[in-house]
Amino acid sequence: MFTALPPIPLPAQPELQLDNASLLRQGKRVVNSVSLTVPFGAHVALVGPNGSGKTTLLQVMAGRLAPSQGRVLIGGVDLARLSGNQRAQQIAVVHQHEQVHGQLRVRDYVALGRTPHAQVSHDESAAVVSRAVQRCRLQPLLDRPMRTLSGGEQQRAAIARALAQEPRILLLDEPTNHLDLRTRADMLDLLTELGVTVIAALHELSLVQRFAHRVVVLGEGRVVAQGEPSQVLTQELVHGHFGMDVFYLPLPHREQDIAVFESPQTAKGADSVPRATVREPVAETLA
Ligand SMILES: Nc1ncnc2c1ncn2[C@@H]1O[C@H](COP(=O)(O)OP(=O)(O)OP(=O)(O)O)[C@@H](O)[C@H]1O
Repeated sequence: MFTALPPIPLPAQPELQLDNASLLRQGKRVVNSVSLTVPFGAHVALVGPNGSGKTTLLQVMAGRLAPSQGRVLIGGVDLARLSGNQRAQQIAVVHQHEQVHGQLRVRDYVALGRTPHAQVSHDESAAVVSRAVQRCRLQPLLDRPMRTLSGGEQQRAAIARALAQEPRILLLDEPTNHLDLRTRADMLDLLTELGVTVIAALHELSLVQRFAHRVVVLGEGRVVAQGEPSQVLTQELVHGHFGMDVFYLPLPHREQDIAVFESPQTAKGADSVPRATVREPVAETLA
C-alpha cells in the first residue's frame, strides 16, 4: 500500500538559496551559474532586458524547472527533496501569463490557493480566502467567471490566489502588468506589507526602489550586479545594460531621491534641469 512520506521539517522563516544554479535549454545556458541568498522577508526585484532569464530563473526558484547544475535550497533543504504539496505550502508563483480558468468564478479561482492546505479546517481556509479577496479588492467580482475579467482584474485575482496559498516565499513575474497607476502602487505596497519573502521580476526600473530592498540584475542568464537599488542602478550600469540614462531627483516628502529613467536622446536636455543629478556610486558587480 502507498504511504505518503512525512513532510521534511523546515524553519518557519526559511531562507532561499541558489547554489551555482544553471539551466540548459536547447543547448543554451539560459540560467548561468547563479548563486543568491535571499533572507526570509526580503523584497527582491529581478531586472534585466528581454530574454535575460528572469522568468526562467523564477521557475527554477519555484522548483518548476530543475537546474541542470547546482541546487536550490529552501531553509537549507534541497527543493528537489520536497513533495509537490510541501513545496506549494512554501512557495507560490504568479506567472506573467496566468492560465485563465475561463468558466471558474473568481471566488473558486482564489480558493484554489488553498489546495496545498487540505488539512486546515474549512472555516480557517475560508477566512484566509476572504482576507486575500479583500486585500486585492475583488469583492465586487466574486461571482464573475474568470474569462469576463479585464487584464488588470485577472492579475489581481492571480495575486489573491497566491496570497490564499499563504506561502513563505512569493514569486511574481511582472506583477504590475495591466494594472492602472493607483492599483499598481497599492499592489506594490501590499506586497511589501505581507511579511514574507517576495521576489518579483520587474520591467519597470522605476518601480524597483519603491518595492525592493535588493535588486538582482540579470544579463544572458548571469547575475551582472546585485545589492541595494540606489547603489546598483548607477548611470554606468543602467546605460551599459539597459541603454537608458538614470537621474536621481529629490522629492520633498521622500527621504530617498527617486530614480527617473530616460532614453539617452530624451535626457540630452536634462543638464538644464537644475534639480536633476546623476549619481554614480560604484555598483556591487559580481563576476
Ligand atoms: N522553452 C524554451 N526553450 C528554449 N529556450 C527558451 C525556452 N523558454 C525560454 N527560452 C529562452 O531562454 C532565454 C530566457 O528567457 P526568459 O523568458 O527567462 O527571459 P526574460 O528575462 O523573462 O524575458 P522577458 O523580459 O522577455 O519576459 C531566452 O533566450 C528565451 O528565448
